[in-house]
Amino acid sequence: MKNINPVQTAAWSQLEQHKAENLTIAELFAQDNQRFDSYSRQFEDQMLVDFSKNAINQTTLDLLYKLAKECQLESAKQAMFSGQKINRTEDRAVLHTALRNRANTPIMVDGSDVMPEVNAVLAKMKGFCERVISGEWKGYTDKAITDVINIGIGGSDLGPYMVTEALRPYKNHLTMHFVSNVDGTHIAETLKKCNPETTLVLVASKTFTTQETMTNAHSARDWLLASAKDESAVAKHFVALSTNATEVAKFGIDTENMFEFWSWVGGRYSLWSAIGLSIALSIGFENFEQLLEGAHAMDNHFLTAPVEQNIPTLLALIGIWNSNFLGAETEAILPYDQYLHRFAAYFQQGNMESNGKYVGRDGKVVTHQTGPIIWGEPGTNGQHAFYQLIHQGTKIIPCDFIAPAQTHNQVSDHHSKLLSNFFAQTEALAFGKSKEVVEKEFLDAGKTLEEVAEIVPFKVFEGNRPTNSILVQKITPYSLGALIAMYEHKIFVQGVIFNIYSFDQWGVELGKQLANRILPELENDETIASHDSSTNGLINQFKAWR
Ligand SMILES: O=P(O)(O)OC[C@H]1O[C@@H](O)[C@@H](O)[C@@H](O)[C@@H]1O
Repeated sequence: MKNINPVQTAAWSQLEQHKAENLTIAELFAQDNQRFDSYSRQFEDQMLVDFSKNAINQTTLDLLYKLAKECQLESAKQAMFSGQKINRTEDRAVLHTALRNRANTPIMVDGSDVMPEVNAVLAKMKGFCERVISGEWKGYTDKAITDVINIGIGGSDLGPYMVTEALRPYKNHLTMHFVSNVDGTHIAETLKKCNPETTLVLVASKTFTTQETMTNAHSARDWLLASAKDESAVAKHFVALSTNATEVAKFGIDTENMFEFWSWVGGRYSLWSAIGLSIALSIGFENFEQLLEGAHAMDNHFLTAPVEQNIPTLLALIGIWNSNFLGAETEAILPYDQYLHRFAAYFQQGNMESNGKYVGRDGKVVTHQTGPIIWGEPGTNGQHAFYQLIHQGTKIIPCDFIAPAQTHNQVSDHHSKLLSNFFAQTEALAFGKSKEVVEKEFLDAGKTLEEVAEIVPFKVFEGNRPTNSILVQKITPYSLGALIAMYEHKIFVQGVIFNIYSFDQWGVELGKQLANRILPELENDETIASHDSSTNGLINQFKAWR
């Protein structure tokens, strides 16, 4: 991937000038009654993506396409999909797309095709899922498995947890648990709900060295052995999902019970790999394959659709417009679907760990904005909590509204009520409510303008708040796969244009290093003086109080 500073492109300067036109969403709609048709795209019969409620016109889009071209997006896409080592700082290929390459075309890394090993692990996962789900796989007292605990953190937790929650309507009898936090409360509360005789533990860790995961895995192992009193029980109750066979063996898990993946799978892009075993166990392997199919279909769209039809690219470019030209610093992801309650948390890692970088591919500090702050909660809950600031705050917060047209739970008129809120919010954010409308409402209610003059400004909504609406026909394994892949590629496109390395995460290392230095200092009662006065003071008070 070339090193191209986006700020130095011709398109960037033209976008800077174009910004001075101060487009407003309401005026753009007033000028063009076909705006919805021009500024929305459909993905198969699965998803409608409406980006018309952004402050963009055809000139904005043309300049953004030009920016993508000047930043050589097409060759970057080819580089990723073909297995080039685009993760330069770790010298790795980036091939989560190979994990869902249902066409099975060869993909070469270091001279060999990765597809045979991808397919072999999928086959192993399939066989394992069938045995566990059917009850053929037995615990140490010869009982079938009832509960599965996935122990992992970050990319080894967020994806599997988000997807198993999102696809609950497809789940079987197995009860799923996810333990991530090293806070002993997390594992303790989970183990209270489980019986060691019928519990399967998946130790999910790419590196198999992550402190939180290893600590939780050891505690789960102690819990099992306290009942089983026989090391041979471990093989019946523990499997590993990892790239690191040596560490897996050291932990005491037979490598027969290891589901492998590879260094070219980034942690936050790993739910399609063996890390997805909890998903496959929860909804069955065929549904897991549908998830892969949906993602593969989105991969094909991303790879082949021209820029003006390319949904992930359009969303990425509009995001760059909002953040780098209109001053937005955050993006909210707001699913109007209770099953998607972890979706924003998932892409918080996906986006912020990928594009939260201030050093460009040239090794220099960038002068533009890189990844936004991602946050969000399910829709109507947010409306009664933080939407006030989105509507009337001093900050511009572009929002993605996501909703399924069909619900899995048709309970009286709940879904119409939910969706009426979904439609109303983007309308309110775009068009607001003018002073004249507020005054008219008061007049209609029999008040005089004099009486209400003081209160009117507080009831005005200036509008012009950008949103994307993503209407999914129904949340199925297939459509969810496509939706996740769409966001993954949006992040990729932005990383290419920001001229950063999206697939490393050096920013998480310093805290780990310092924690490792502090841990032995907590093992005794000595007064600590080796840090700054704040850190010393906090550690010493902790020691006094514990
Ligand atoms: O899967 P393992 O190796 O345990 O890593 C878990 C997580 O660790 C963090 O520090 C990050 O690096 C994440 O990208 C990663 O997903």
